[in-house]
Amino acid sequence: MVALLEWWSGTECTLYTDPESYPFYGKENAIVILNHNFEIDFLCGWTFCERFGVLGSSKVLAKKELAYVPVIGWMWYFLEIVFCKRKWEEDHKTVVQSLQRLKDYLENFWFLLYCEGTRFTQKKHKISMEVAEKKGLRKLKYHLLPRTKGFCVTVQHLRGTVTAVYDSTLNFRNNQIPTLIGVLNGKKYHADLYVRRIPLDSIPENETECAIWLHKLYQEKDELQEKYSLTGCFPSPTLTVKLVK
Ligand SMILES: CC/C=C\C/C=C\C/C=C\C/C=C\C/C=C\C/C=C\CCC(=O)SCCNC(=O)CCNC(=O)[C@H](O)C(C)(C)COP(=O)(O)OP(=O)(O)OC[C@H]1O[C@@H](n2cnc3c(N)ncnc32)[C@H](O)[C@@H]1OP(=O)(O)O
Ligand SMILES: CCCCCCCCCCCCCCCC(=O)OC[C@@H](O)COP(=O)(O)O
Repeated sequence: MVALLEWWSGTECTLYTDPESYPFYGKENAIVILNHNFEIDFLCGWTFCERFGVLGSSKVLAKKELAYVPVIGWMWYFLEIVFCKRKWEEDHKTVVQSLQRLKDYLENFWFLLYCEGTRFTQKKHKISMEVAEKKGLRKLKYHLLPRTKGFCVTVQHLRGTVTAVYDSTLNFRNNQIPTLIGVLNGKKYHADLYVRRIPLDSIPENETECAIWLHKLYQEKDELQEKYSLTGCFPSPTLTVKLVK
């Protein structure tokens, strides 16, 4: 799949991050938080995993339905991907059990959380911002309101195992809207990924405070996205690494 993106479609991925954080990538366990706007964002995610040697140990909190996708779903099942029904009462036990298993994982892993819980659409955004208003939370322009339970329980159970959260924002240059069909047809895209490394120690242990922390993070993500949307690039100073084979 990674080869499909890179060699077949020639898609390029550029990483923007600060020079102090760069040496940690691939050398520690991390929770990755990513915006969820594009059909191929998981493919770009895998490309970064491959470059930092964690492709085989890339985990995700994925919706249950994906476990039934032929080949990929079965592969994910054996790779200990954590599946959820997106109903906390039903998910709590299985998510905690899966996180406990991750604690004993022998290689460095990245655990991806799409905290928005679903891919962004204007319709979902409208509903989500109505929820934000009811809850007295600041409205977001580019993101859905993050679902906090999965993040808080992950931080709680992986504390001591994971050392950082990678707050990641993916965009495509020139307002491209990449599709899987486009990739299969060999269309070339250019992905820009901004990553901010946040030490896990700096995230509150208390669940309510942790949830507030996540909402604040999404407000900051929204500000960053506003900058990218206006200028077409991420703010400096950053270390820019073009991922080439
Ligand atoms: C150096 C390089 C760095 C990085 C490289 C980048 C990436 C590489 C990393 C890894 C790659 C690895 C793999 C990629 C491969 C494949 C990925 C493919 C697909 C996965 C995609 C998915 O499946 S996304 C969907 C599933 N995942 C999730 O949902 C995760 C997020 N969700 C949660 O965590 C949830 O909390 C939950 C699912 C665990 C439980 O959800 P639930 O809704 O039951 O509980 P919550 O309390 O969280 O939410 C309920 C509260 O939310 C309020 N709310 C907000 N908005 C709404 C709304 N629109 N409608 C209703 N309710 C809403 C609600 O009010 C509730 O509030 P309360 O106050 O009542 O609690
Ligand atoms: C070499 C052969 C290549 C064949 C290419 C076909 C590839 C099929 C890959 C299917 C993998 C699907 C992973 C999609 C991940 C994803 O983006 O899921 C959607 C969820 O986030 C949100 O779902 P929802 O909230 O229900 O909209």
